[in-house]
Amino acid sequence: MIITAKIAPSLLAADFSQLREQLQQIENADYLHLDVMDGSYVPNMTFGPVVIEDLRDFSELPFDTHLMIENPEDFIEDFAEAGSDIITFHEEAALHSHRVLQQIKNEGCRAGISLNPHTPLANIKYLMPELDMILIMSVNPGFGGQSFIPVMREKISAARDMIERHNSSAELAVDGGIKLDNVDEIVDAGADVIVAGSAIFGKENPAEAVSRFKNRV
Ligand SMILES: O=C(CO)[C@@H](O)[C@H](O)COP(=O)(O)O
Ligand SMILES: [Fe+2]
Repeated sequence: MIITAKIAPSLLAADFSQLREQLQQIENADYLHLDVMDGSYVPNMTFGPVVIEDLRDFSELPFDTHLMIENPEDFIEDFAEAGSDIITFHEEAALHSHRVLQQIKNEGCRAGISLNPHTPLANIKYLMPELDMILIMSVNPGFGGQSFIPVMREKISAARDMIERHNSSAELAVDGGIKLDNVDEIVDAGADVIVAGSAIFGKENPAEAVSRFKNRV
């Protein structure tokens, strides 16, 4: 039996001159993953709340906003008001992660935290009761099209055990370097949500890529 996972195409790999059309091509996905980069926390820049707000009118999918920015606490309200459903920030970028999670929930959004490849899971142990999503980075954040770091399989399994141990309802999302040829092992290790950019928007037919990910064929 195939264990199913939610599919969250990352807009980073889309054609930015045709965002509206690109959104229509992934209506069969589960979330739209929006990578926000500030050129400081990560060595790349993308877009901010203004773009997300404009896209909101053209997609029914839940917006899964992945903040790769310094001082995330200063921007939670902006990204919530722009139409995010889930807001995830990096544990390494926040001074007071517990407070930021509460800020996100107070805005009526689901709260997620992301960990870079080297960051131990122990860093979020005492945040577990607050978490709706744990986003394991399986590449170093900042760019699409990188290769999955193999040792992250072990981290995904450990995160799944942690979720079960805490009786948590948090979704376990994995982000970076996921393709059709490695998605099975990532889902088998315990991922609930698969984020994929180049393997979806990099394809000629993104809708077909989403359904191939869903059926894992
Ligand atoms: O957050 C990030 C990168 O920092 C990701 O969401 C990437 O956009 C995933 O792209 P692929 O590795 O699937 O091409
Ligand atoms: Fe991401």
